[in-house]
Amino acid sequence: MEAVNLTVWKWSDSLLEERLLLQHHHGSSPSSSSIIQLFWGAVLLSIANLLFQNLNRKLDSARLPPCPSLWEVVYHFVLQCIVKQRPLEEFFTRIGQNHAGGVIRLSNWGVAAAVPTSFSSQPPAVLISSAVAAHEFFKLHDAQFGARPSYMPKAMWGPRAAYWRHLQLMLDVTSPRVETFQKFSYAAASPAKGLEWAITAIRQHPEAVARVQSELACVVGLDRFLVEESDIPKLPYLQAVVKELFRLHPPAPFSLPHELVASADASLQQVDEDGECSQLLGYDILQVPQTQVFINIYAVNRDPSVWERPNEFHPDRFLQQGPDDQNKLDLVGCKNDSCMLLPFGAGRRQCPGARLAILFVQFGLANQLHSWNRRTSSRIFTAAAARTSTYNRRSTL
Ligand code: HEM
Repeated sequence: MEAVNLTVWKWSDSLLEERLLLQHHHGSSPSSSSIIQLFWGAVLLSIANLLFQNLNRKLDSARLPPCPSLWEVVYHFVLQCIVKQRPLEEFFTRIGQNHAGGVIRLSNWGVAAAVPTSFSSQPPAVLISSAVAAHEFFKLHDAQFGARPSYMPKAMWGPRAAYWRHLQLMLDVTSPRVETFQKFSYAAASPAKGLEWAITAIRQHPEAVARVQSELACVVGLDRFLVEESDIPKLPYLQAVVKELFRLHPPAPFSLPHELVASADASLQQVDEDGECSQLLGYDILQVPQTQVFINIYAVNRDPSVWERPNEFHPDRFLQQGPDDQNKLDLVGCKNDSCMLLPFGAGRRQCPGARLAILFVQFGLANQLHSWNRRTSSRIFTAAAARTSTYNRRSTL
C-alpha cells in the first residue's frame, strides 16, 4: 500500500519536474495558465492519493475470503483435469471445498498476498461451493446481491425490474411453449443441452431406463406413440430421474455473476452498513472494488454435507422424501431452509426459464424413452412415426 502511495506522489513530482523542464527548455517563465493547470493537477493527484489510501485501509481491515495458494491450484488442476480427466467444475469444487465454509476468492491467484486486489486487471471474484454458504447467500443477501456486472447486456441482465417480472410471466408454463421458444431461441440451447446430457447420462443406467419405460407403458400405454404434457405429472419416477440428472449434470455448472446493488437503489439494500461491503459466513464481500459472486452449482448439487452418496446416480432419493422435503428438493429456487439443489440458481435472479426448461427435458426424455421402448420391444416404430417425433436424433442412441 505504501508503495502505491509513493508511486502516485513520484508520478506527480515527475509531472511537475517535466513541466518545469519544458518551460526552461523554451526559455520562458511559466505562464499563469500553466501554473493553474499544475495546481489542478496537484489537487487531482492528492484526491487520487487520498482515495487510494482510503481504499487500502479498507482492504487492509477487510476480512476477505481465503484465496487458494498457487500450489493448491496447480495440484488440483493436474490431479482432477489432467490425471483423472474430470471436468473443470470438479477442479473448482475441490479447491472450493478445501476451505472451511466453501467460500473462496479467485482473483490474483498465487500473488494475492503481494498485489492489492484493486490493481488487478480482473475484478475480484468470490466462488461459493457449499450448500451452507449458498443458503446464507440466498436467504440473507439475495436482495443485496441482485445486480449483474455492467459488462453484461442490460436487455437480458439489467436491474431486476418490471421487464424481469414480465419475462417470468411470459415464461410461465401456461404460455404456449413453441411461441415462447421461438421468442427466446437464443436460450433454447440450454434445455437442448440439458436433454442431450439427460439422454447421454441415462444410457449408463439401463435399470433406470427400464423403470421409466415400464412407468410409461403403464401410464401412456403402448398404443399411443407420443407422450403428452398431461402425462408428465403421472410419471413420478421420470420426474425423479430428471431431478437426479439436473443434480449430477447441471447444464450451467456456475451461476451468472452477482454483484452488490448500487447504494442508490436503496429499496434493495437490506443489511448493508454503508453500502460498500456485505458479509458472507463472516467474510467481507466488497463493493469497492466491485466483487463478483458466483455459485458453483455443480459443487452445491454434490455437497457431501447435505447429500448422501452425492456422486451416485440414485433417483429414488427424490421418491423417498417425506411431504416436508417436497419443496426442499424442488428443482427451482431454494425453498424452506435448504439450498442444496440449484441447477437454475435461486432468489431474485433465478432462471426465469426454469419451469419451461424442466418441462422440455421431462417431455423430451419421456418421448425418447417411450420411442426406444416401441422400437426395441414392439417393433412398430415406423419411418412415418419417426418424422412426427420432435426429439428424434439423427444417429440412433
Ligand atoms: C436447462 C436449461 C437452463 C438452465 C440449466 C438454466 C440455468 C440458469 C442459471 C444457472 C442462471 C443464473 C442464475 C443466477 O445467476 O443465480 C440462469 C439465468 C437466466 N436464464 Fe436460464 N437456464 C436454462 C434455460 C433458460 C431458458 C429456456 C430461458 C429463457 C427462455 C432462460 C433465461 C434466463 C435468463 C433471462 C437468466 C438471467 C436472469 C437474471 O439475470 O435475472 N434460461 N439460467
